[in-house]
Amino acid sequence: MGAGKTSTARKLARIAGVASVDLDTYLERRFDRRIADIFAESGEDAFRRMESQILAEVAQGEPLLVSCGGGVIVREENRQVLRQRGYVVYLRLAPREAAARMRNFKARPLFKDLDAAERLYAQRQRHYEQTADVVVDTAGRSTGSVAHELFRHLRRKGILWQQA
Ligand SMILES: Nc1ncnc2c1ncn2[C@@H]1O[C@H](COP(=O)(O)OP(=O)(O)OP(=O)(O)O)[C@@H](O)[C@H]1O
Ligand SMILES: O=C(O)C1=C[C@@H](O)[C@@H](O)[C@H](O)C1
Ligand SMILES: [Mg+2]
Repeated sequence: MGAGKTSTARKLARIAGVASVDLDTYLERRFDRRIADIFAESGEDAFRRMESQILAEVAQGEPLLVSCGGGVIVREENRQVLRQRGYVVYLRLAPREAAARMRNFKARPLFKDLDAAERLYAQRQRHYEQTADVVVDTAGRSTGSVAHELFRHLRRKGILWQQA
């Protein structure tokens, strides 16, 4: 949460000239509900089911730059989809630094306070690392710097072919 997945993917999509989708935004539009409302009214399990459905849909379509929600990694079925269908980038940032960046806490119901975020991160960290094809540390870096590094990396790997 707050590592910059949404903002960096938006920038990378512009640099690379590729289509992109933000899973959280798509989920909200698709179900016509805000994530905070889904958590409040239906609970996390309901949200996770919707998230898995959306991820599976997106993964079946054309190649796409996808920024996921921070918790997509908690379900094994999602990790499988990501590993099998995706080239997975882990944007790494310690919760303390993520909290310092964050403005809209209401939109992230699981990021209630720093302690809660630290606990989540401790549970998730190994999944992030094991699912990722590449890890990029983002502390103290602009989204532009991270996006340009990724652009070069993905071209080197033959995943992006477009010219800037
Ligand atoms: N490299 C950065 N430097 C400074 N601020 C940043 C950086 N990346 C993102 N931010 C800011 O941090 C906040 C969270 O960023 P963003 O929404 O892109 O994170 P996210 O990883 O998509 O989070 P989530 O897991 O909740 O979807 C935003 O206010 C954004 O402007
Ligand atoms: O880390 C998480 O579990 C979440 C992150 C956000 O992107 C949203 O997907 C939602 O708030 C849950
Ligand atoms: Mg996001």
